[in-house]
Amino acid sequence: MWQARHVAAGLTAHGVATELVPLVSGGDTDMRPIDGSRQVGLFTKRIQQALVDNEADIAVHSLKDLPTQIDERFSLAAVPPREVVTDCLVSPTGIALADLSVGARVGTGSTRRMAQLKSLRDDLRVEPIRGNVQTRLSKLESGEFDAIVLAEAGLLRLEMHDLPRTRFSLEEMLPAPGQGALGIEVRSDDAEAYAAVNHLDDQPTRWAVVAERTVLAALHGGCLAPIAAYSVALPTADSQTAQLNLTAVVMSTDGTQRLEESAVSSFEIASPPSDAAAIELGSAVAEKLRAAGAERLIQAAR
Ligand SMILES: NCc1[nH]cc(CCC(=O)O)c1CC(=O)O
Repeated sequence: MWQARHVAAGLTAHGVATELVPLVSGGDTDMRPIDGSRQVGLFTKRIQQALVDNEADIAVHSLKDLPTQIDERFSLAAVPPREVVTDCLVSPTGIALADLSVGARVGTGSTRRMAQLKSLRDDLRVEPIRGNVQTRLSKLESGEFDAIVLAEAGLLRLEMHDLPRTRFSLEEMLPAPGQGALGIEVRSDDAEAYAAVNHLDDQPTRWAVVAERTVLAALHGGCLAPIAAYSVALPTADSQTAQLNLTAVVMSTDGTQRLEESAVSSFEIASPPSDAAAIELGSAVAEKLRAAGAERLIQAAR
């Protein structure tokens, strides 16, 4: 709801009238253990269905939750400027990971987070946790867990500024592809809706998330693989060229094996801007990871 209101406010500021269509997704309600066959698009399908049914014209997603497989019925019309990308450790006192007691229980359903937690502290008991942010926080409060890992972006959006927590560095915990970014979709045949939201697009954010998502797609990672990726577009002195940095990590779920590859791309900014260089960069890093044995780790995580 916060995300939809945020986008609506951006549209209102540009003279586009909006009406909110509140929806409940499977991600809000499904508390069963994570299962990749059932749960691809768990947070996003219901919202896309509203586009198909003409219940809504604009779909607002967390980009991290949006499957990388292209659905021709929808177009990604805008990726607004990105929020903080990092994960954080939330606990009653907000202590850092190193200060958790030996054998502490840490909640996360993400193999990416589990693997990185285990590689930092192999004594921890990392256990699954499901549901939206509020549900997860209630499980922390009830004492089921000593700490949980959440994206800082989600907490900032929910205005939980006072919630005790410590942010991980990018070295400790590389985020998921697309984390901290929103993705705004419209029906592919709806040029009017596309034009109404396209001005919310932030080109540097789009390049970064396209590069990250290309790694995930190229490795056929899906939402359950222990794959992390972070890309950022750095400003260059002239405005004709851009520089895009990308780092991606594939791990074994127990955290004992870790593959990391990076690459940089400097490219001329086409007019209109193109995603080609970001896709090329993502493909190159995925290829390096594949050559290093990433597919074996991804298979083993299934
Ligand atoms: N899978 C749920 C989800 N999807 C997006 C976010 C956080 C916000 C974001 O990454 O943009 C979260 C919660 C979390 O990971 O803590």
